[in-house]
Amino acid sequence: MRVAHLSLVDFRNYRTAELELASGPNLILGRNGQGKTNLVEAIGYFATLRSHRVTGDAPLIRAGADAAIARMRVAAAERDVMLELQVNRDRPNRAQVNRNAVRPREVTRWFSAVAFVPEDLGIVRGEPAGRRRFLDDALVARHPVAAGALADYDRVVRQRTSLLKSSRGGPSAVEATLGIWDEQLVEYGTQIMIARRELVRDLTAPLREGYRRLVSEDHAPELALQESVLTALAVTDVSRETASMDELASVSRETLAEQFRDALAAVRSREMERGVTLVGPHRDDLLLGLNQLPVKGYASHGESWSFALSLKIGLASILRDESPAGDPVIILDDVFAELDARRRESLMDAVSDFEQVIVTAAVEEDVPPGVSWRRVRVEAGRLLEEAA
Ligand SMILES: Nc1ncnc2c1ncn2[C@@H]1O[C@H](COP(=O)(O)OP(=O)(O)OP(=O)(O)O)[C@@H](O)[C@H]1O
Repeated sequence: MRVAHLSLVDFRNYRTAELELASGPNLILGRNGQGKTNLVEAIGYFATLRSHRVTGDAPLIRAGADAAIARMRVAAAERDVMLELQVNRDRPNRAQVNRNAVRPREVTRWFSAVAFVPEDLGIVRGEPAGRRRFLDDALVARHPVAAGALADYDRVVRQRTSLLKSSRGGPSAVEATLGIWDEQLVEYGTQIMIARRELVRDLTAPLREGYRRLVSEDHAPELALQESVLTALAVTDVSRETASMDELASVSRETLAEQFRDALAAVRSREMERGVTLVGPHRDDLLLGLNQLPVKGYASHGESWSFALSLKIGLASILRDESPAGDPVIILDDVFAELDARRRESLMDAVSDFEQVIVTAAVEEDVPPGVSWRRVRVEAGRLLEEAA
């Protein structure tokens, strides 16, 4: 698929903007702070309903305005679809697909993108929350209905945790209510764990292929899940050593739900003491390995970058193979500046056969040579087209 046209009203530093994009490579150029990232942030928002830079939507609305509007014409598998999102300061956001009002979440079913951003290094080097976010964005890109289970799970964790907090310090009548939350936690949590296990299983081969293309060497990148449910049952060591991702992904929903319930029972008294929900996908981590060592704390800066980029290349290739709507749109936001010349060329080479690639850069010297770009220049929230 590709973005054919993007219109913005009061989005970030754009009062209005009209941007035509072409199939193939598009280059958005401009000095620092002119609005390049803001443009691709708007495009990425249609895929995930969130910004990769901020939590919450308020910063997306131009200072002084009440609402930001982004409209996008997407050309996918022989037909166009018109998407619209309105981000409101004081009211719930609104959305349209082909001019019919829908729930905002619906929009993500019609658009798929994989964004490579400087913050991706944090997936590899940062806290577990960043890796969970990577996994969960990937789940939604793969199966848009997963957004429902993730939102429901989040809500249940918050409500269950506040119940635990209110009961802290002693046994009380909350036990019965807790049972109801436990069942919902298990229901949604199991769905998420299974979807993550399948994702990690399916991502490993394309990750390796992406890494090999980037660095021309086989450092055997590896993925595994560290799951709090298994840790609480103290079966981690056994399962880690013996269960492959294939085996974990083939565990039935009923078996996993049973393990989840057992784990909750095992940590019940600690949860009551501490007022925290201690097991479930919100406490899990994605473990990354390279050359048989953990990436975190061992891999070099360059290797960490290559790992992060390969995760995204791997995801893009899964989405391409699975989606009837065609390739995801590839966004490279200011990443070439972080890479040496060889890696820049290998990265461009790895994504160049996707239907549409959108690159932002402050200076043209940062982008690999020999690409026939469609060029757009950004100056202080205004777009100027440039001859090729
Ligand atoms: N809600 C907002 N209202 C008005 N201006 C905003 C808003 N959010 C961000 N800006 C402005 O947008 C500009 C940043 O744009 P953006 O992040 O797209 O820059 P960029 O061109 O990608 O720069 P760099 O090359 O430094 O990454 C800043 O000047 C910032 O003040």
